[in-house]
Amino acid sequence: MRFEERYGEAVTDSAGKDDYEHHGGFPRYTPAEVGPEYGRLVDALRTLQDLAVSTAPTPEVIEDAAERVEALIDLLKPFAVPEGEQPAGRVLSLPGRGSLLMLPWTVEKFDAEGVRSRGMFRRYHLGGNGAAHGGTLPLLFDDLFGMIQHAYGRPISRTAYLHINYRKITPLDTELVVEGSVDKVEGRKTFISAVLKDREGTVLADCEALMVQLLKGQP
Ligand SMILES: CCCCCCCC(=O)SCCNC(=O)CCNC(=O)[C@H](O)C(C)(C)COP(=O)(O)OP(=O)(O)OC[C@H]1O[C@@H](n2cnc3c(N)ncnc32)[C@H](O)[C@@H]1OP(=O)(O)O
Repeated sequence: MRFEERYGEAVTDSAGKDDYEHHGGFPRYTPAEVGPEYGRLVDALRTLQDLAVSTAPTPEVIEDAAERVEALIDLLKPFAVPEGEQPAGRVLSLPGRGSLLMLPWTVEKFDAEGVRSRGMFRRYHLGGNGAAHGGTLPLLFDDLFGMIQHAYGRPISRTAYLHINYRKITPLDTELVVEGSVDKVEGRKTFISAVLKDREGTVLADCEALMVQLLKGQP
């Protein structure tokens, strides 16, 4: 089936031609070129996050750790840059695009038909009793939806609502897959849905959202 037949008013004239000046200064995000040391740093920081929420060190070790982290802050602080210039979030080859905020998942399908990503929730994402925190799932879905609408060729939009059904406990340290696509487009509105499954195909959560195209001047 042809793309337009399946989705109706899908590929708009504005696709890929966003006027960023009209979006309240929305920065233009371009892929970042970094060496392998960047992925090494992000990976180490993720492990540090896991340890920060899962260890109970002695006061001496806490003091030592605090001093080392403060030294790291002093090292990095002079290199602060405005939004859009940092590599974090712009390294497509890295889990979570190299952003510590994003789940460390890897995109394995990215086109107008939909986006699929694979990865794990880690100790850092613990909610209770071995399950991922309920607030981490909207993060996974919302970021996926941003990619889905970008891959579909929709203009810059923001999430107006996001509805999640938590069907089963989402386990930590277990490979999972999330996949979604555009359901329909109505003027400025893009309706998107996605499903989170385990490797056996069991649905853990599903989500639907509305993204609304920004008007001139909307931030
Ligand atoms: C590369 C960049 C990727 C960026 C991806 C970002 C993903 C995000 O997570 S964004 C962060 C979270 N979202 C936000 O902060 C958004 C905050 N909200 C807003 O900015 C505004 O409410 C915004 C832009 C969504 C819509 O505002 P506005 O332009 O005034 O919309 P408005 O004219 O009221 O509504 C437009 C249409 O959407 C509908 N609509 C808007 N909000 C809702 C809602 N919550 N529920 C149902 N329908 C809605 C309206 O009914 C209307 O429909 P119709 O055209 O059929 O009458």
